[in-house]
Amino acid sequence: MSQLLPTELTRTLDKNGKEIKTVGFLRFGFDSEVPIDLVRTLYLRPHYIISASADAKDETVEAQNQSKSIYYPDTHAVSYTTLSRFPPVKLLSPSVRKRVLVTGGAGFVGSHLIDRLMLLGHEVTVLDNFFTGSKTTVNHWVGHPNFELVRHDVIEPFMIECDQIYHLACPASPPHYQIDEVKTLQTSFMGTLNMLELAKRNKARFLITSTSEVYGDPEVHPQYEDYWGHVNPIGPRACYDEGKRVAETLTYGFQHRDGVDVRVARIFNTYVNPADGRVVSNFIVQALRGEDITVYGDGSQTRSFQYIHDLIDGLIALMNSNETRPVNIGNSDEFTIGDFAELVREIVEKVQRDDGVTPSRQVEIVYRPIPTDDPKRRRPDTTRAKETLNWQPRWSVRMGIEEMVRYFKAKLAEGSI
Ligand SMILES: O=c1ccn([C@@H]2O[C@H](COP(=O)(O)OP(=O)(O)O[C@H]3OC[C@@H](O)[C@H](O)[C@H]3O)[C@@H](O)[C@H]2O)c(=O)[nH]1
Repeated sequence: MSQLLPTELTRTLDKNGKEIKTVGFLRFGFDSEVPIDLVRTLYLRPHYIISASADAKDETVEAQNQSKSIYYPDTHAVSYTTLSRFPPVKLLSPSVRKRVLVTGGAGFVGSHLIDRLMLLGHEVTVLDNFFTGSKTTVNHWVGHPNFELVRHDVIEPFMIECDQIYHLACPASPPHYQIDEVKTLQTSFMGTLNMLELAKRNKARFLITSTSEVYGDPEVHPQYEDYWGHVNPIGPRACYDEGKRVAETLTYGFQHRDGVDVRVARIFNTYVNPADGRVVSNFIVQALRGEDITVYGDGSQTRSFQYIHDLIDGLIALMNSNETRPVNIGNSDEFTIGDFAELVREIVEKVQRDDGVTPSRQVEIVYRPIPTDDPKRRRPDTTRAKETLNWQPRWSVRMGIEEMVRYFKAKLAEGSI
């Protein structure tokens, strides 16, 4: 288990070398700023809290807010303790407090959004069928009077009173969305239809998380929002790409026909904590285990990776802005996958050195066949987000990856990956 104390983990510099102390912003007439350390205590629990509180002489305030699940390596068992105290949330007046529905709220992006909405003092309902999401991502809020968790599949209608809907529900990792192409399409179409009907009925503002995959294997670089894309409609990625494209069409159909107040976020590659078969977690876990890093194809394809906090800032900014056109939310630092593999290997070696670990062998980079229709280049043009939301990513890829390497290291030690 890592010996790092929170203070050592929290010194994070932004792209301009300035220390990041908060996430969120003061914009659109409201304050969404939250201390980054408080957010971290919610999603970096295994190493950030348990090892920290075990090592520290005095319990930190953050540690007191946390459940203290204890892992017993000998019996491979976990004992769960419920929270003694919830993290403090803002006290908003009823006129400012929103009733927010988040579909897919127990997933990777969803759970980070929940943490932020809860800390900001809103009433939050999570809908999730737990196909790729997990209760463990939000269980630190269960029991809080502002929070509700509902097991529900969005392909069935759902009724609730609400002011804003963040519609995230859909598997997003290629190995997950390809498990059942028909179900992925049903989720995209029926799920979006049901949530738009709900938005219409409530006169709620509706935000859908679309994807850079609507641009397919793009022939235009970088991708700007007015580019129509280059998608194979019958390929192995089509269920997701076409599903999201039709979900966008449906969203604008409700705007035109029924006047629903809509927002469309096109999310580019994002990373933080799930081990979900996507490239960031695959490479980190492989390097930490001392296994070879598997690059698909020759590694010349490119991606641009953003850190989760930047994405959540972008989603909250978009929801509260007047921008109804699609908006790319992504980081424009573009890497070839080959270079990215080198970077991950280098950061893992650095972290191992910092922790005094001598790896048993040098990790090699090996090459595997490229998946069909794998996009060759991807980088967002974020001009629109900058101009209309005053939003730009703050986190550098290196900073985010280093934080993740430490997190995954603790998860591996704990036996939960
Ligand atoms: O182990 C691996 C995994 C992936 N890769 C490669 O790394 C690149 C990125 O792959 P990922 O599976 O992480 O993600 P993709 O870019 O293909 O699409 C994904 O990310 C963007 C999201 O908006 C989409 O939801 C999702 O489909 C691809 O070129 C892939 O072939 C490897 O080289 N090795």
